[in-house]
Amino acid sequence: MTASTERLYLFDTTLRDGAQTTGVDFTLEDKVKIAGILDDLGIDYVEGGYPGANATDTALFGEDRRLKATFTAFGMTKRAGRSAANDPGVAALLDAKAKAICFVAKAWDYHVHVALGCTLEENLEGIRDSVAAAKARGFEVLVDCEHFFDGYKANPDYALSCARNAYEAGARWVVLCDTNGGTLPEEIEAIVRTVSSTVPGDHLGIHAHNDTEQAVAVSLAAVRAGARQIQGTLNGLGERCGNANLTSLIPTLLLKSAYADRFAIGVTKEKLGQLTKASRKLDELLNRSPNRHAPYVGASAFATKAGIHASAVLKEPETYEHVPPETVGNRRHVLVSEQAGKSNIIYELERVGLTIAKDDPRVARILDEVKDRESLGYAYEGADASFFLLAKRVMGEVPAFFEVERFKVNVERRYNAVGDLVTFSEATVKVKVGSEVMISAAEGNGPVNALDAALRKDLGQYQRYIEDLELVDFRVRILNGGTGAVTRVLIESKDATGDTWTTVGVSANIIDASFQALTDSITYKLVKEGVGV
Ligand SMILES: CC(=O)SCCNC(=O)CCNC(=O)[C@H](O)C(C)(C)COP(=O)(O)OP(=O)(O)OC[C@H]1O[C@@H](n2cnc3c(N)ncnc32)[C@H](O)[C@@H]1OP(=O)(O)O
Ligand SMILES: CC(=O)C(=O)O
Repeated sequence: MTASTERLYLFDTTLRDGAQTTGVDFTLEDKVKIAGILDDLGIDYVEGGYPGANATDTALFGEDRRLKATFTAFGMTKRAGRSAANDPGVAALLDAKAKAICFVAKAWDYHVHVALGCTLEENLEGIRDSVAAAKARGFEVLVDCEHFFDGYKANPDYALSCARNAYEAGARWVVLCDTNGGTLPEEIEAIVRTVSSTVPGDHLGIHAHNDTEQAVAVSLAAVRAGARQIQGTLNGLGERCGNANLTSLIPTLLLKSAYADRFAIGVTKEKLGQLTKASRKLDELLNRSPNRHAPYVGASAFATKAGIHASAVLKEPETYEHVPPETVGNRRHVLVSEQAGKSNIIYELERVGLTIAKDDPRVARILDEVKDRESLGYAYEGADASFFLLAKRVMGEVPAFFEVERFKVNVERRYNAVGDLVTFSEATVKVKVGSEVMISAAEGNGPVNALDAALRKDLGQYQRYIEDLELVDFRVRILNGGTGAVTRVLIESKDATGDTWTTVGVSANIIDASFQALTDSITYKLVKEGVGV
C-alpha cells in the first residue's frame, strides 16, 4: 500500500451465500478446502456459514480453522421479546470459533412488519443488543443490512436508522445489501454517498446480488461512493442469480488503473496469477463444469476465433486482449474452425510444437481441409488432438500404424442365466498391423465401450504404448434433428503422464463417429509416444 492508496477489504461469502446457490451443497471437507484457497489468495474475510443452522456449519465453527483471514460466522439478530443472552441463535454464534460475527438485520420497514412481525423499534433494539453481545465477547462485528436499498427507497429514515444503530452499537462494518438484486449502479452510487454522511465510508460495505447482471458494477459504484468493503463470492455463486463475482472483481481492482491506482487490496499481483486455478478448483470440488465464458478466468476469456483477430494477435497480443492472460493465470487460445485464417493455423501448430512458415503451401492446405471437414460437421476448436493429426497427415507425417479392416458391434436384449431381461453389447474388430492380422472381441457396458475394448485389446507391436490410455469423457452432439441426423462425437483421453487430449468423429452413425474418434485417440497416443517417427 502506498501513501496515496486506500485499503479496500474483500469479504468472501462463497461458503454462506454461495451455499444458497441452487444445486450447491458443500461438505465440511469442501468448506475447509475452499476456506484454505480463499485464505491463500489473500481474501480479508472468509464467511464460513451459519453455525447452529445445520450440522456442517456447526462443525465448521467447532474448531479453530487457523486462517490468516478473519473467519466469520453468519446469523440473524436476536428475536423480539427476548434478550440476546436468551436467544439460542445468537448463543450459537457467540460459541463459534470465529474472529468475527456478521449479523443479518432487517433494514426495510415492510420486512420488519411482514417477515418479523415485530415493531420497528423492536428490530432496532435487536440490532443494538446483538451487536453489543458479540462485541462484549470480543468478536469483530459486521451487520448485513438486508434489503437496504429497497428499504431506503421506501423509508429512508428507517433504513438509515438501522445502519446508524448498528454502527453506534459498535459494528466495525455496516454492510448495505441489495438483497433482491434489482437496484441499478447509479441508484447504488447515490444512496451509498448519502449513507456515508451517517456511517463513514471506511465502515461501509456492499453486498450485491446479480439479478440484473450488474452485481460487479453495483459493487464498484458503491466503492466510488465511499464504501470500503466488498462482499462477493468465487465464480459469482449465490442465491438465485448469484452474488458479485470476486473472480471478476479482484482482477479489475488490481489491473484497471481507475481502481488499482487508488486502492490496495489483500490479494497481491503474484497471487492474482493463481486466480484461474482457484476458480477451477471450486468448480471441481462442486462437480460443476467451469463457465468457459467467465471474464478473466474462463477458457474462452482469451480465445480468438476469427481469422482477422488471430492475425493481429500473432503480431501483438494486446490488439485483442484487454489484459495479459498470464496475469490471472489463464492462457491465450487461438481456435481453429471455419472462422479461421492461416494465422489461426500457424498459432495452433506452434502451440502443439509444429513450426511452419505462413507462406508454406501446406498451411493453406491444412486450412482448406479444416474448413471442408467443418462443413461436414467436424469441430476442431475443442478437438486439439484431431487437429494435430489432420495437420500432420497433410504434412505426410503420420505413419499408417494400423488398419481396421472390419468391425462389428452387436447389441442384444435377452434374458440372462437368472432370468433377468438385460441388454448385452459386444464388438469384434479385425485389425492389420504391418503384415499381422488380429481379430479381437470384447463385451462392454454399451456398444461404444465394447468397440473401444475390442480395438484396444491387441494392437500387436503397438499394444505396449497404449496400455495406459484411458477414455475420460465421451460427448455426443446431434447436428440436425430427426433419425437421419449427423452425429458428432468428442472423446477425451488421458494417459499415465496426466496429459489429456480430445478427438472428434462425425458420421450419420453414432458408432462410426465414435470409431473415428477412438482411432484418432489411439493414433495420437502413438505419435505422442514418438512411435515410428
Ligand atoms: C438474505 C439472506 O441471504 S439471509 C441468509 C439466509 N440464510 C438462511 O436462511 C440459511 C440457513 N437458514 C436456516 O437453516 C434456517 O432458516 C434457520 C435455522 C436459520 C432458522 O430456521 P427456523 O427457526 O425453522 O425458521 P425459518 O427458517 O422457518 O424462518 C426464519 C425465522 O427467522 C426470523 N428472522 C429472519 N430474519 C431475522 C432477523 N434478521 N432477525 C431476527 N429474526 C429474523 C423470521 O421472522 C422467521 O421467524 P418465525 O419462524 O418466527 O416466523
Ligand atoms: C445478507 C444477504 O445475503 C443479503 O441481504 O443478500
